[in-house]
Amino acid sequence: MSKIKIAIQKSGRLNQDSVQILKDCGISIDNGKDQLKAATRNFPMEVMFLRNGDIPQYLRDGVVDIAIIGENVLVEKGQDIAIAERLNFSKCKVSLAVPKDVVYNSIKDLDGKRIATSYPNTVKEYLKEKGISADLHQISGSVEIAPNIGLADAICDIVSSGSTLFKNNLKEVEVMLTSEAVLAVSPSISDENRSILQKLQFRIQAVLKARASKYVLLNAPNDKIDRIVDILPGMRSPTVLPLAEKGWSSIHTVVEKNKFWDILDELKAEGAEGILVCPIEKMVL
Ligand SMILES: Nc1ncnc2c1ncn2[C@@H]1O[C@H](COP(=O)(O)OP(=O)(O)OP(=O)(O)O)[C@@H](O)[C@H]1O
Ligand SMILES: O=P(O)(O)OC[C@H]1O[C@H](OP(=O)(O)OP(=O)(O)O)[C@H](O)[C@@H]1O
Ligand SMILES: [Mg+2]
Repeated sequence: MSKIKIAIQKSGRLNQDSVQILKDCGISIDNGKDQLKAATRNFPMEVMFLRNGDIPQYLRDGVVDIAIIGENVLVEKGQDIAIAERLNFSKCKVSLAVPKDVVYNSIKDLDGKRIATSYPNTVKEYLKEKGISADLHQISGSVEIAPNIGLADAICDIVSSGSTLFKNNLKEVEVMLTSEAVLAVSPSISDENRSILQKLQFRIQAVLKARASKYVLLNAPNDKIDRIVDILPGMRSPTVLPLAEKGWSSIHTVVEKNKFWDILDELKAEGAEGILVCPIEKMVL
């Protein structure tokens, strides 16, 4: 039987979350220390641990069928590679920044300037669209130091919390793209492995939906059920069950995780009591 080959980052920011999402999909990796290739249990899959930046080429060459990779890396060197799923972790921006004390009005201020970056294609493309020409210096890390050591007037790098920019006395002036981890697919994946991919995608979708939702249980007086059901943005219709105490019911439903706090006060104001919020492991609609 065929096995799908997946690349995940060997070490770095994507590694742990990539292993975790596979685990949540019921796929555990038989990984000895420093192994670069590993088998999995419970799923026809083989895992390769690679550098994130090398993954687009492995996908293009068909050495691996699929990969978990930062979308920003695909924009930089994998425009020909398709995205099957967005994975909702490792969210970041790729931005241009200049020293804090430099006056910046528009992208025109970068015309003829030196820009240091690990993402030369992304910057080139962005500047071309805006009709700006700049002198690019490609460096592979610690990009934010470049203006301080006189190597460049501006930088382009990943920004998440903004603390690296802050520590290096820089300010973000243009957001070129937003990125998250994605599941990318080789253009030469076989039909057999594409059907394994579909099974994996089905599991990933169930995991991502569950991560974004909470199961809410609460007690309410019967005369308040209609009001409370109106407040609850459920999957379909909430479950209403009678409590042993006369005149009271228990209401169960699924709520989007980030909406729960917004509706809590309304629920309490309508007389809801004993509110429980529980994690959901998998969700298939
Ligand atoms: N500060 C951050 N916050 C959120 N996501 C980030 C951050 N920095 C990087 N990422 C995302 O994680 C990916 C991997 O980043 P990381 O720094 O671990 O690897 P790398 O050094 O770029 O790659 P390689 O595996 O090739 O050495 C990036 O491509 C980006 O998508
Ligand atoms: O806005 P922030 O939250 O500060 O994150 C941004 C920083 O994170 C990444 O570096 P990383 O820590 O991955 O180090 P690296 O340069 O060794 O990859 C990126 O290259 C930025 O420098
Ligand atoms: Mg990094």
